[in-house]
This record gives sequence, C-alpha cells and structure tokens, in this order.
Amino acid sequence: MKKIVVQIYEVQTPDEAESLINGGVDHLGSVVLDPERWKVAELKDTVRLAAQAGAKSSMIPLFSDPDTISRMLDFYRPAIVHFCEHLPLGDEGRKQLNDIFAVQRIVKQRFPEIQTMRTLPVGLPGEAETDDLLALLPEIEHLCDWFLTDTSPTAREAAPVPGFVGITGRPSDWAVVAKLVASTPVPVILAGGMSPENVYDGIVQTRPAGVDSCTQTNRRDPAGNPVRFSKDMDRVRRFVEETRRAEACIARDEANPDIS
Ligand SMILES: O=C(O)c1ccccc1N[C@@H]1O[C@H](COP(=O)(O)O)[C@@H](O)[C@H]1O
Repeated sequence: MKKIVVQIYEVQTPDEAESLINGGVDHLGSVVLDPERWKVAELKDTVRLAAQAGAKSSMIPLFSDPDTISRMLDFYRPAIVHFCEHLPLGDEGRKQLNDIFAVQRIVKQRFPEIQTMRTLPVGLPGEAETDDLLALLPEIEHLCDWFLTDTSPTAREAAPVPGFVGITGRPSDWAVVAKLVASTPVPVILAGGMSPENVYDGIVQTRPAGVDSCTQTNRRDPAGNPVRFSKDMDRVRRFVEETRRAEACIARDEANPDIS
C-alpha cells in the first residue's frame, strides 16, 4: 500500500513536533517569518527533533533574498525548503517568474542535500485556469522534489500573507489538482483548506502523494477564529485517521480495478 504523506504546517515548538510525530505526521512544516530575525532557537530545536525522530521538517521562508535563505538553511538544516511565492502566470509575469525560479536554482545548487518544495497556485473551484500551470510544469520539474497545490484566491481578494500563497483555509479546484497530479512525475501534495472533514474526498478525487493542512487543524479562539502557530491535536489526529482511511480505500480500488 502506497503511504500518503501527511504534512502539518505552523509547527514552531519541539513539544508540538513531538506530539505530532507520535500522532503519525510525516512532514512538520515551520515558517520563518522575518528576514531580520530568522534565527530562532526554539525552531532549531523543532527541526532537530524532527530529524532525530525520522520525520521530515519543511520550512517556508517568508522572504526571497537567496543569501538570507542560504544563511537560514545553513543554520536550521531542514529536510525540505518550501517556496511559496505568488507566481504571476501568463506573459506579463515572465520576468518576475524568471527571478523567482533563479532564486530557487541558486538555493538548490548551494544545498543539493535539502529537498525543494514549490507551491503551485490553483484557483477556487470553477475559477481556476489550468493551461498556464500545466505549461509551467516541464520548465520547473527539474528544480522540484515536491509540488504542493494551494489555493490562490481571486485577484479581487488580498492574500493572507501578501506576495505568498497560503493559509487561505479554503480548498482549491480539485479537478485542476487531479490534472496536475496526472501530468507530472514530481510527487504532489494537496493543500488549501484541508481538514479532517474534507481530506478523505480530496484524496479520492485527486490521488496526491500527500496532503497538507494548516488553518483547519489550528486551535480556535473563543470567537471561533483559527489561532496561528497553535495546533489542535484532536483535529490533527482525525486528519491523520481520515488520510489513512482514504489510503486504504485507494489500495482496495487498485487491487480490484474491475469492482468499483
Ligand atoms: O503556514 C503559514 O503560516 C504560511 C504563511 C504564508 C504562506 C504559506 C503558509 N503556509 C502554507 O499554506 C498552506 C495551506 O494553508 P491552509 O491549510 O489553507 O491554511 C499550509 O499548509 C502551508 O503549506
């Protein structure tokens, strides 16, 4: 049975990392927020703990200067560096796209032992464009060990973190994700509003290599709003359970292709 990777984001402390690993999480995602204050001792301990426990740490730098990213990677030594800048698709964005991928190329050359994850922005259901994304794949596959599909809201809406794709808490167009999964040899992680309630359907509909969750597995405040950088362990436990249930369903389908 092919194991589906479970990646959980906004894990910033060793205690949370330990609980998540014991709960069956495979990739622990952490975010480095500030290019001026990227050295955080507690984050370093979190990454170290993940490595010692045989889990993978994935780190998003919320800045794009290759030298600062390199200093950061040298300090933390995560298993994966995760790039999630907004990608301006279409001809007008060509120069900016080239600059974004040039940074990724430099980092990959400097740290060949660190895997690279690249977020692919996918629109909301019914609003997503497929052609520009599909056309991009052959150009960047050699730079990527993983793709992660995440929700890119419409141009009318502000991104939660300007300039980056992520933490919308809303699912993307899964029909487009399924096309991307089927079109690339690079393993694809399904992200964007993934929760214990929708992860089973998301996996069955898109057949990804992995699933990722942030907002919908974060703790809620008394008003019901998600609290950044604080995980709800019960929701993570259910997310892992639902992922394993979908994994078993796919294995059954593959073993008996004529029955479904
Ligand atoms: O996790 C963050 O804080 C973050 C900040 C800026 C850009 C991306 C970020 N995280 C990525 O977004 C996905 C999806 O989030 P959600 O589940 O829709 O809330 C998250 O898992 C990370 O891959």
